[in-house]
Amino acid sequence: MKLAILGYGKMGKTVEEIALSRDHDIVYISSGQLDINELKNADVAIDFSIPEAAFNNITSCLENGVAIVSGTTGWLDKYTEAVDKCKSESGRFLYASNFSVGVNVFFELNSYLAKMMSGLDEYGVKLKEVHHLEKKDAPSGTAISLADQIIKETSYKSWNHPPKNDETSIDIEAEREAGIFGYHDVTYDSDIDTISISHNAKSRKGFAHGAVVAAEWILKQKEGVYSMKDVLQLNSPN
Ligand SMILES: NC(=O)C1=CN([C@@H]2O[C@H](COP(=O)(O)OP(=O)(O)OC[C@H]3O[C@@H](n4cnc5c(N)ncnc54)[C@H](OP(=O)(O)O)[C@@H]3O)[C@@H](O)[C@H]2O)C=CC1
Ligand SMILES: O=C(O)C1=N[C@H](C(=O)O)C[C@H](O)C1
Repeated sequence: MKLAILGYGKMGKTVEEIALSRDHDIVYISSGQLDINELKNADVAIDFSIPEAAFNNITSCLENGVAIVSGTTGWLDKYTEAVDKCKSESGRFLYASNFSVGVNVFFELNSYLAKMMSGLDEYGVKLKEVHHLEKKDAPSGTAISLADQIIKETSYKSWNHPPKNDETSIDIEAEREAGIFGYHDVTYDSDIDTISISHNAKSRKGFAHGAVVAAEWILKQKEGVYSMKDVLQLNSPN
């Protein structure tokens, strides 16, 4: 495939490595203002940029017939607008807060566990994420996805960051520590016991590999808005 890489930082460079190892042509790399004529050479773009640039990168791709796979976090207040744009342009768009297979399995587990815990009022739930010191947004996109899944399955109505210790919402704690690629845990706690599930990334390769697989996959699809759940088709209990 002819690939554009939007955002050439830690993730953009890892995507480049994986895409080349799978024999793709990288036709455009941008780390700032887009050159639309260059962008148009691509079939699909993968965006790992910054929250302030993600929405414009997505809409520019959709307006120019380039399928877009976005992994940038921290811009989701405009997600619905991006979906509408995809529909009006008859484009192809996929966003994932986390592209790794492991975290997508973890998402399924989280949803299943939340369903089981719903109604067990003696337990309270909280989330924790830990990332490297350069991460710009907090809480992580993955932690927000985990909280949204729990909200869908239980009586919790919202999440808080920083934590507020308010019984009706889910506290999300975010720590920044050198060398951590991405750690997430979900903990249910009662006076009697504690139940925890966690995921720890050992490198950025899983994220980049998942994004390249998603880009290969979306090129085979018709117009639409997709997620990693569509790509991976896991054998889920949910
Ligand atoms: N969904 C997932 O699986 C994952 C998502 N992420 C997310 O991806 C994003 C990038 O992460 P990471 O690579 O670690 O961050 P980096 O800071 O290493 O890279 C971001 C890059 O974007 C560039 N940039 C700045 N402005 C623009 C613009 N207008 N258009 C395109 N690029 C621009 C920056 O350039 P400069 O340095 O010159 O400013 C930089 O090279 C974050 O939001 C992060 O949370 C990260 C890992 C996995
Ligand atoms: O910035 C990162 O590094 C990561 N960001 C994503 C997020 O915000 O969830 C995914 C992963 O945890 C790494």
